[in-house]
Amino acid sequence: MTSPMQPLLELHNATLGYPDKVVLEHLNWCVRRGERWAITGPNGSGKTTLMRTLLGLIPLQAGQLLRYDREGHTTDQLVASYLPQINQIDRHFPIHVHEVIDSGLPKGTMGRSVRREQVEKLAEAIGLTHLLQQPIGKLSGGQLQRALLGRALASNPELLILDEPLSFLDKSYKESFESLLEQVIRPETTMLMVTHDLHLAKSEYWQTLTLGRFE
Ligand SMILES: Nc1ncnc2c1ncn2[C@@H]1O[C@H](COP(=O)(O)OP(=O)(O)OP(=O)(O)O)[C@@H](O)[C@H]1O
Repeated sequence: MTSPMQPLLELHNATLGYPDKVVLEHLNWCVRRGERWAITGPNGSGKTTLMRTLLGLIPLQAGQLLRYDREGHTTDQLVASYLPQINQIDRHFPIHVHEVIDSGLPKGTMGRSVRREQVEKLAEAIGLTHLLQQPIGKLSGGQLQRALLGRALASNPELLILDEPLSFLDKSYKESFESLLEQVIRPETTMLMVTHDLHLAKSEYWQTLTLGRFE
């Protein structure tokens, strides 16, 4: 049985970085299932390096990274999804909202009609049913981000990493962002959000990990 207090990730006395550069040292951190963490810190403090390390994209330089499955056993595999910054997306790419969401579904495990049903369910949850046939070039920033959130949620991830989700979005969208997450993210899904928005990071919804020092 999954308890929300079970650990998902643990770093013990970890050194993170690259062969030619140490970025973070002596890092101890435990992330439990269902927690919501905001990762803040000035430019170059290691936020992206930390996320890439947790995703297994770059190796630890020293120390230990433990990942746990739902039974509490250590594992190499986590079902993780990544919500990119919207400015990283090529808006001219000829793809429609339904294809964006579909691209997050596990490959080759479902028939076409089941996939379509899943896409429609996700689109409804994120409020994009009316835009399913729209090319992404015609979406507003907030709508594009919702489509990307739909894709990120399609694999039913245990861990969702949000990369500066509020950059490039206007104030009214920022205000509705947490309530959108509240509606569509299952309570047991763990979220890590990289942000420069200290106001957001300090809201009650998030626990905060601050890297480096703000001047
Ligand atoms: N591939 C790499 N090889 C060597 N050093 C790198 C590499 N990628 C990043 N760095 C360095 O590691 C440090 C941390 O970078 P990182 O991108 O993790 O910071 P960040 O907190 O995400 O920054 P920002 O807020 O600007 O996005 C920086 O000094 C950066 O120059």
